[in-house]
Amino acid sequence: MTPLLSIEGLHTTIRVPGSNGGREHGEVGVVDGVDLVLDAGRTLALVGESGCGKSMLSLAIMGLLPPVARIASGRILLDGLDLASLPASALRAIRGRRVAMIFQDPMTSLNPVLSVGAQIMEAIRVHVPGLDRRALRARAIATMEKARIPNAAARVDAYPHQLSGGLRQRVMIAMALACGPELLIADEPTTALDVTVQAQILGLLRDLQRETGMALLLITHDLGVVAEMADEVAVMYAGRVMEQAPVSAIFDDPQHPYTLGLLGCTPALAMNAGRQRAIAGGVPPLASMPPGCRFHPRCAAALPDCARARPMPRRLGERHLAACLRSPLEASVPAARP
Ligand SMILES: Nc1ncnc2c1ncn2[C@@H]1O[C@H](COP(=O)(O)OP(=O)(O)OP(=O)(O)O)[C@@H](O)[C@H]1O
Repeated sequence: MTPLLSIEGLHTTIRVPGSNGGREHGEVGVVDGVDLVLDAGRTLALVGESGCGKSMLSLAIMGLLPPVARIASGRILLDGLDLASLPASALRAIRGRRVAMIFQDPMTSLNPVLSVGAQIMEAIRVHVPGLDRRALRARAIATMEKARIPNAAARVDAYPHQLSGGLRQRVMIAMALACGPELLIADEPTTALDVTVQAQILGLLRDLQRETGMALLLITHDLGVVAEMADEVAVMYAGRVMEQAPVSAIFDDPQHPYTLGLLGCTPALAMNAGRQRAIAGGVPPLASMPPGCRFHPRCAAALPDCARARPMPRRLGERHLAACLRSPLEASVPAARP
């Protein structure tokens, strides 16, 4: 079966000012040779520390990279169609209709001076031309009901600031789902919400996924959310995928010291496993990535060879890959430098 989304050897770069006062520009890599697959109807969680390139990867899929960034090489295949090579006009037609995205903070994505109904109607109008105002409004209300917004017929005329954070995120979800996308990218969709609302939004996403059959690419730093939502997990570090596996393997049989380190930083998970410790140090700056495995300076299991060549992904199970010279890991392997 062809995966719905297949990312092959994706490299993205950003332009940075040169050393001579910024007149000459250079480029540094952000996403550095990423391969990922996501099947229709499934959920792939993308995890990793801040600055690992998770958002850059998702913006590349959407064709929404900031002006300083570009796709340097690689393919982003949606059902075989390479989004990375499409002109902007063709991408605009796919965005919203086949692939949609929701962000952490709906307030920055919603227009504060337009009613939420007007914004949902606009999302529908772009992709379904020919509907009159009445039909658009009815469809907007139906979409809000689908996103379980209580009293949608009245709330369609509300402005974003009149709604709670949870309802605003439901409006974003309604807009994203207005045209029935096959793939929804959710970038930290619940980070800004309090815990009970978080659970409701995650429950809503799961229900909608069951109803519509859409695939979900879920970006999060919260391994609790991963455990609840994901079928598969890709662990990113410094622009590269360190490990990709079914969710059960990530939690029960992690095969990359960085994954072990992340699990160790999550108190509930670490206590179960008898290990709790932060990973010392931070993600290296883009312009000075270490050679070899980018995690090796922080890795307590590193071998001399880890600083020499980039470790290629090794297959450890049918769907389990880890890019580490030490994998399969012996039980005694420490995760990160204390
Ligand atoms: N518009 C931009 N201009 C310059 N650098 C950027 C821009 N956007 C992202 N970057 C850089 O690209 C790298 C990857 O950032 P990205 O936002 O993709 O990481 P992330 O893993 O999504 O982190 P977070 O969890 O904090 O969102 C970071 O070093 C970041 O500083």
